[in-house]
Parts: sequence; C-alpha cells; structure tokens
Amino acid sequence: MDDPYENTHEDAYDVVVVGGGPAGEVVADRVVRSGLTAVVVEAEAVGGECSYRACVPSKALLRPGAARAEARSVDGARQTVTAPLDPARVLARRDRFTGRGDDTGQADWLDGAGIALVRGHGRLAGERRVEVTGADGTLRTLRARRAVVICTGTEPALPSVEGIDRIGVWTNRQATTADAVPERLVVIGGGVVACETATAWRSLGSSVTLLVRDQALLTGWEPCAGEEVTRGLSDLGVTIRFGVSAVRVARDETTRTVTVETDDGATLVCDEVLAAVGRRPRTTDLGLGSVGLPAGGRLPVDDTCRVTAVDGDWLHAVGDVNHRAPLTHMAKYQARACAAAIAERAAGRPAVTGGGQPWSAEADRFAVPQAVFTRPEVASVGLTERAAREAGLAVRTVEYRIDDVAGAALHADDYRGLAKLVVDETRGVVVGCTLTGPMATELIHTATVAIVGEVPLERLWHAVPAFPTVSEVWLRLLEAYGL
Ligand SMILES: Cc1cc2nc3c(=O)[nH]c(=O)nc-3n(C[C@H](O)[C@H](O)[C@H](O)COP(=O)(O)OP(=O)(O)OC[C@H]3O[C@@H](n4cnc5c(N)ncnc54)[C@H](O)[C@@H]3O)c2cc1C
Ligand SMILES: NC(=O)c1ccc[n+]([C@@H]2O[C@H](COP(=O)([O-])OP(=O)(O)OC[C@H]3O[C@@H](n4cnc5c(N)ncnc54)[C@H](O)[C@@H]3O)[C@@H](O)[C@H]2O)c1
Repeated sequence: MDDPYENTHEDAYDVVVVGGGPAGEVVADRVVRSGLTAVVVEAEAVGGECSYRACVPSKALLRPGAARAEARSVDGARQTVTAPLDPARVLARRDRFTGRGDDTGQADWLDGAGIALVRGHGRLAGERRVEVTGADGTLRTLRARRAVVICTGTEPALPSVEGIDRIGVWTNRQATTADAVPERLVVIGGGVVACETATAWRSLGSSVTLLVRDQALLTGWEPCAGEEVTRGLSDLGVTIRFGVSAVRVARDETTRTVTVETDDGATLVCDEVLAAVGRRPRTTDLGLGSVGLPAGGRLPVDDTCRVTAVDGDWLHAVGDVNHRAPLTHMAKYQARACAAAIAERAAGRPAVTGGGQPWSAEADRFAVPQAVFTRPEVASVGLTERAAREAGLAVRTVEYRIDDVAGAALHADDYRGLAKLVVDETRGVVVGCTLTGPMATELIHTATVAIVGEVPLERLWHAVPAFPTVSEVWLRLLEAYGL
C-alpha cells in the first residue's frame, strides 16, 4: 500500500519521541548523535516534571536547610549560624533553577542538538504514527521511519479521601512551586515525596504533620532507613502519625483553612494538604487503543525499552512510564540504552541484550541507586536484605555505625549514620547497600560501582579509602565482614 507520508519530509523523522522530560531529551539526543533524525513532542515544558516540579525544585528547597544544619553541626561554626532560613531568598534561589517553568533554555538546547520540537499533545495513531494536537487545536501527524518512543512520565495518584478533589489539594506540583510557606501542612503518605517535602517545608517554618497509612516511613527500603528518617524528622519538629489515614477533607471558604478527619476519629486543621501517595503512568490519553493496548496502564518493556506487547521493534517506552525504575538517572540510562538499540537495529543488527551491551538497560534489575535528601539523608542501591532473601540468594549482612569512623566525627560533632551491606555469599559480592547520615547521598556511588562491577570482597579490600574521610566506613564494613 502507498505510504501517504513517504515524501512529506517535514513530518517524517527516523524517531518520534513523545514527551520531552529527562527520558525524551536523552533519547532524542542520543539518536541524533548516532546519525538518525528525531523530533520531540512536548505538551507542557521541555525538561519535564523533573526540571520544574520534582527533582530540581525539591532539592533547591532542601539544600538551604541542609547547609544550615551542616554548619550548625560543627562547634565553632554552630554559634555563628543562629538565624532561621530566609524563605523569600530560598524560594527565589529555587526559582533561579526552574525559571518558574520557562523552558526557553531547554528548547534552545534541543535546537542546538539538531532535534526538532513540536509543541502539543501527542497520541499514537496506529503503527509508527503520532498525531499532535497543538494548543490552538491544530492537528499534525508525524511519521516515524524507525521508532516511536513514549516518554510521557507519570502524574500524581490521589488517595480516595472524601472531598480531596474540592480543596485544591497539593501534589508535587504545588509542593515544589509554592510561593509562600504554609503555616500548617498535612502530608498524606510516607514515601520519598512525603519525607522530602516534610523536611523542606518544616525547615522553612511550616508546622508539618505526616499521616502515614503504614507503621513505618519508606517501606520497601531497609527498615533502618525509615527508622532513621522517623527520628530525624521528629527531631526537626515534624509530627508523624503512623497507622492513620485521612477519610474526609473540607476547605472553609471564609478562613481558607482545611479540616482533615482521620480514621482514628481525630480532626486536624491546616492550611494545605499534600497528597504524596505515589504516581500513575501518563497513558490515559495517548492513543494506545490504536495499537491494541489498553489506555491508562504502564508500558512493560524489555531491556532495550521495546514495548513487549506490540509486534515489531518500533514502539518503545522509556522512563517513569515503563515503571522499571522511576528515577531521573534511570530514565536517562534507559534512554541511552534505547537510543543505542534503535541505532543498532537501524544498522541491521539485532540488539541482543543481557551481556552489558550499551543498548541493554539491565542495571534496572539489580543496581538502581536512589538518593533521598531528608534529614538525615538516606541512600540505597541494589537489593534490600529482604529482597535478596526472596530472590533465593545466600544472604549475609554486615552493618556498621558510620559515627564510629574518624572522618565522620571530624565532619560533624553529632554525626549519626548507618551502613548496611547485603552480600551474596555464593559469589562473595555486594548485592545491596543502604546508607543513612550526612553525605549518604554522595557515598552511595561507591556501592553502585561495587555491585555493577561484581567486585569480590577480597578484591574490594584493596580499594583503600583515604583517611580521614567518611568513606572509611568501607574499610570498617569489610573488617566487620571478617577480612
Ligand atoms: C517531588 C518529586 C521529586 C523527585 N525527586 C527526584 C530526585 O531527586 N531524583 C530522581 O532521580 N528522581 C526524582 N523524582 C522522580 C523524577 O521526577 C522522575 O523519575 C523523572 O521526572 C522521570 O522522567 P520522565 O522523562 O520519564 O518523565 P517526566 O519528567 O514526567 O516527563 C514527561 C514529559 O512528557 C510530557 N508529556 C506527557 N504526556 C504527553 C503527551 N501525550 N504528549 C506530549 N508530551 C507529553 C510531559 O509534559 C513531560 O514534560 C522525583 C519525583 C517527584 C514527584
Ligand atoms: N530523591 C528521590 O530519589 C525522589 C524524591 C521524590 C520522589 N521520587 C520518586 O517519585 C516517585 C513517587 O514518590 P511518592 O513518595 O509519591 O511514592 P512512593 O511510592 O515512594 O510512596 C507512596 C507512599 O504513599 C503511601 N500510600 C499509597 N497509597 C496510599 C493511600 N491511598 N493512602 C495513604 N497512603 C498511601 C504508601 O504506603 C507510601 O508510603 C517515586 O517513584 C520516587 O522514586 C524520588
């Protein structure tokens, strides 16, 4: 059958990328570097959730409080840092990172990289076709000669709480872009968004209450991570209520305050409520039906990020939308792999995976690092002890208090931190690591290298950490293991 788009060059690209967040930007950049052409379709702002309403603004809000706490943890410096944070300056600094949502810089970067940008909402319209509806309602069809890559990310899930759709509930968007510090903030959830947001706004002066359905924070992590963050947030003045769910919320139109009723019969009054109960894929209005897929679900993929439920090797999904490892750095890692696979197949080669090839995003399955900038920081990579046991590994764990390391005591008078290694005894290698305490987020990469490199512990013994650094915890862990 004749292809009506065959000669319409302006609307045909080798690769059509739907969504210009971290995943989409990197896929497009890498395919163009490989000699193919690419277009990015973006509905809101190039840079995605990460740049404007997630990672970047949240870390910009967290850093001043962390810097202040760090100075106050050293005698001699502590006495000089007595004033609270200056919210106006903190919010202004955040805005310098986000440009308040202005994506001119990132759009210019796409242009400079030779990537076309089409603004509008993209939907699949059958095999290798994407229809884009512009803000003015105009419709444009893009044809992909080789591949379509879905990088549409996620949107916040809302808990089923009566009235939650009528109070102007905060999601990550308001929590990272608000222009004023709420006097009283109630947070529903006990995961990373809940814990980081509580840290940030409490540091800026809010009175924060966490309503945590579970009996711990950061479930899914090693229990010590949640315990340390519970202690740290409590010390910061955050109220944490475990085993409690909100059942009803209502905003008073006169006072603008929100009343939150909980399932233990209590009532809280606050100024804002943040829902931080996880994310759902942005696939409801994506034309998935045109390629035989149900709307609204995740898009399972193989290690090259090819959507497994669709025949052929043209449809891919990268980043949060495939739910393999919903983090920016893993989205970008998958993007590099996916672009390499597309280039490999374009060259007529099969892109076989599983052997550490650049087109194989296999680290998603065993070495996902995560850095959480709470007080204290927590970071992890690889398997928890529980996950390793469930996977049938011969598990041995080693724990060490980081405060007992000379470098940690020099770093902060009140240093408090934990390190836990999960070792696969059969292979004699580290398969998981969790760290808590100051600089945990920077220290975790050492563990990532050990896990990905499958470095035997006897060999790791020869990687000598410098004295007097916090990294000496690695020596202590190996000694505790018996080396
Ligand atoms: C509060 C918060 C803090 C976070 N902090 C961190 C952190 O510190 N570190 C970290 O690694 N991760 C963090 N994350 C997770 C991180 O934000 C995501 O993993 C990351 O944004 C995923 O990138 P993505 O490109 O897959 O999706 P997104 O960043 O969500 O980008 C998707 C893009 O697709 C566009 N889009 C969607 N649908 C369409 C469509 N139909 N047509 C056209 N365009 C479309 C959207 O407008 C958006 O620009 C955080 C998340 C939250 C909520
Ligand atoms: N520093 C970082 O790496 C960072 C920071 C923020 C967010 N993120 C990413 O953003 C994503 C979303 O984070 P999140 O915290 O929203 O999700 P999450 O899955 O980490 O935590 C969700 C929390 O909400 C609770 N919950 C779920 N449903 C509930 C309900 N109906 N009522 C009450 N509580 C409920 C869960 O028990 C859990 O405590 C994650 O994938 C995370 O990796 C990463």
